[in-house]
Amino acid sequence: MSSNETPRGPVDSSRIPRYAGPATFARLPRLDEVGTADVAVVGVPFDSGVSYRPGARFGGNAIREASRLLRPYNPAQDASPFALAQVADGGDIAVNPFNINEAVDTIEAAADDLLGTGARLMTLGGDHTIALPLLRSVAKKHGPVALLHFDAHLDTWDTYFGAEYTHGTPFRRAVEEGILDTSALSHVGTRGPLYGKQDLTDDEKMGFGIVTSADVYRRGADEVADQLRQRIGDRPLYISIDIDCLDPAHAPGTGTPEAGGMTSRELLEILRGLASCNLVSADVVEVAPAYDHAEITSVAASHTAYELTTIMSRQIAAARKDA
Ligand SMILES: N=C(N)NCCCC(=O)O
Ligand SMILES: [Zn+2]
Ligand SMILES: [Zn+2]
Repeated sequence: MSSNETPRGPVDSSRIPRYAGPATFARLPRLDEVGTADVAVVGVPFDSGVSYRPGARFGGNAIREASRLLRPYNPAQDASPFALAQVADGGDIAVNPFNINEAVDTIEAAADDLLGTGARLMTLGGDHTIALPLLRSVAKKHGPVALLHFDAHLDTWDTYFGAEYTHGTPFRRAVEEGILDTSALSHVGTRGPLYGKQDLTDDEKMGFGIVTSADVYRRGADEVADQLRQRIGDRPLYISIDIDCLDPAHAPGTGTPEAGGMTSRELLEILRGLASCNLVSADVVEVAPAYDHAEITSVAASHTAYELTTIMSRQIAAARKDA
């Protein structure tokens, strides 16, 4: 979208019932209807990298369905994200479910194409494997990026059954490949049993700082966001959100649930506290709707993607104003 065009927003839910018609994220136009977008919301229906319950391949469409109730004005950030910038639904990246290496390459190539148009990506997973090719693509454009990783798990393990590309290993691969800025790497929401203490020492050596789920509860969302913001500074930032960062009470529909997680309120508040960061792209992954109830998980994921999209739209609009 050029600066003098008005973005095309969501379908008007006061005229067309919000439950009518095919689902796009937040009832936004499809990317092919608007040509190019400032923020492209894309699904990656891939879950061949999981170590426990499968089903995240259906996550993107579940989030789209649950996003029908999102409204155009976001009071928490005092912004109308879909008026500030063109946000559009780019559909799904069609990936091979039988060949993980090929899938990883396909995701990277599709992300290259979208980022090449000038769009930022709001990706809906899929399992966490997909973060690696997305980070590769983002780093080609911005250089090594700061990473904020919300998850119960570290996802810096080495291999599973000898496999390098899995949902438990994307961030170790990313560090090895030099695509992350190791001075600004944080996990948030970490908890649960590990394979051994070495998991933590390995992770620390890679450069990660950890804000556990209990830290969030004890210190509160504002203080955590302040600390993260200081660490990130003005570096290009990628946010990866595994929905299992939330307690299973807030996100039952996921493949590797762990007790004692954050509330959806804490997650949304931390994100709002990061609104001034230079968010270049983001993902929300690991929504597995078969284990969900009453769309609890996909509603939480849709609101999470909405906050992230709002941050990106505000920054795009602010940059246009300055230019
Ligand atoms: N949910 C993600 N991304 N990773 C979980 C890996 C847990 C494990 O099987 O050890
Ligand atoms: Zn996880
Ligand atoms: Zn994960």
